Amino acid sequence: MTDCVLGVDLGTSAVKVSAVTQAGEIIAQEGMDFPLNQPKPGYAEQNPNDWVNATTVAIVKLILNDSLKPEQIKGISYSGQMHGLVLLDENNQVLRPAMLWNDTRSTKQREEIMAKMGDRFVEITHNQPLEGFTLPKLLWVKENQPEIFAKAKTMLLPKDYLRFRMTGKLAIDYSDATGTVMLDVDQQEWSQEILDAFGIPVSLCPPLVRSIDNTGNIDEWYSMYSGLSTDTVTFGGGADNACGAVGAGIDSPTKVLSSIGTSGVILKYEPQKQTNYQGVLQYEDHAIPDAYYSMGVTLAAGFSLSWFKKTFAEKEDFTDVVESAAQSTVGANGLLFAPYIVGERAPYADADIRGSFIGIDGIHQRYDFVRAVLEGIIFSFRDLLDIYEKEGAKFDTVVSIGGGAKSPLWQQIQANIFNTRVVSLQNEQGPGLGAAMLAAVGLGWFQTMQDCTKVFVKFKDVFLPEENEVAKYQQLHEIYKQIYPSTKQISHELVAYRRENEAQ
Ligand SMILES: Nc1ncnc2c1ncn2[C@@H]1O[C@H](COP(=O)(O)OP(=O)(O)O)[C@@H](O)[C@H]1O
Ligand SMILES: O=C(CO)[C@@H](O)[C@H](O)COP(=O)(O)O
Repeated sequence: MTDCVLGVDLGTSAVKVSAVTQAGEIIAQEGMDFPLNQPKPGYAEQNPNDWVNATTVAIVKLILNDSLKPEQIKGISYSGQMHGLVLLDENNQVLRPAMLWNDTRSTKQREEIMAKMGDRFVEITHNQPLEGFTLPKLLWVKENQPEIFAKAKTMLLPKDYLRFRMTGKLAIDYSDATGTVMLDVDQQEWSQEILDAFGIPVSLCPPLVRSIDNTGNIDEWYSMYSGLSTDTVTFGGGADNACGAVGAGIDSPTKVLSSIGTSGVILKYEPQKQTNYQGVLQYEDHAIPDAYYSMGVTLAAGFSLSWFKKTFAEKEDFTDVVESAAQSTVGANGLLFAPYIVGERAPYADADIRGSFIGIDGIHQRYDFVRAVLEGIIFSFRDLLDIYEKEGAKFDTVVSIGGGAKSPLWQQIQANIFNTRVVSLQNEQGPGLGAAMLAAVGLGWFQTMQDCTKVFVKFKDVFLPEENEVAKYQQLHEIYKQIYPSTKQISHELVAYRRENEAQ
């Protein structure tokens, strides 16, 4: 019986739990989906109990279907979808559905934060207070649901709620804490200045821990519920993008992470605390102690593809739909897609922009639309890489992770649009592997994250840029860049129309 750790990847579409040995071998993996609720334009919510139930089903399957012995599981750590607001009352009961990272209802609160604190806010947090982040959501609840805010005694992020239900202990790690935009990045503590400015009691904020810190054993209740042993230790864990970067071996500024999950992320390792992109890109504490990372986020990356499939090819196999894009051409026979279907975060921080297909022609087949979706998502990533390159960054390798990395065609498209070599992991589960690595280091199996990376991170395929395609994509990207300014006004008017009509 080999010892192992569990890496829990709490994503937006599903939870995936990976069991990994000290040799870095993934011996079993289970997962379960849960729903995303979008009751109004801009709203995105989940029920925190769905996360707990789905994770428990995955763990029970590991024990029953994959014959993992509870005594084998020495440690557990977590990778979590970022920024989501979970509010608990004095009895630690959930007060309302969690408001997620892609919930953009808090534009008013975002503007109020900037009006009150302006540049000082960016100086403290290294970020703009975008709708997706936790503080604007908290202020939305304060303003629109004052009775709930009055009852709130604790604020948690998604993975921290899950860990709380497994251990009975409250904690948040630094990488998720920066994503609340309530952390003072220089001081590495909750910013009293920000909390005072917006009337948030510090008691709402959970204790800060490092990602590799011990956060308590599985408690009696969760042991009974899941079959896990109370000897199993949990560790702080991290934001999913921090864990994805750990699991993908992004440990130097020349490697860049490209993650296609529900969201899309272009992420760079930042060794310096002082770096500040003034909120144009996000700046976060890493899950690696004393390191940082920056990133640009496309709100609807995998989500755009899933939306397309659900709407136009519901009954078909996901891989078949994606690979049908090979029947189309570079540039999808003159069809472009902009993936702004739930608004956008970077490079355009605009909650009311919406997506578009441009250039629809009577000759277009469904496979052209699929191709346009795949390419449009990567053009939006190209916009993010352009920001880094303008700042002087030079990348030699893109590591591709997330559900989108299941498709070799999509990775080749990335290599051609980025004009950089793209490598994939042996298992596309970067965040889950990163979470497992945090548990492995926390348990003392390795002295440092770097030691663990050498054993755990294994690359698989390499995709090299193809000269002809690169040139065509450069031309197409220039056309793509015109979509945002050309469609902004129309999109805003349509969103306003929808809001007015849905309010009636
Ligand atoms: N076979 C596939 N090929 C390409 N992309 C896929 C495939 N299957 C799923 N996806 C994409 O992966 C996304 C989910 O990725 P994942 O990393 O699991 O997301 P999350 O962590 O947000 O739950 C989906 O939105 C979907 O677009
Ligand atoms: O908001 C962000 C990062 O700032 C998102 O990247 C979320 O962290 C969700 O991640 P996925 O579910 O797409 O992995």
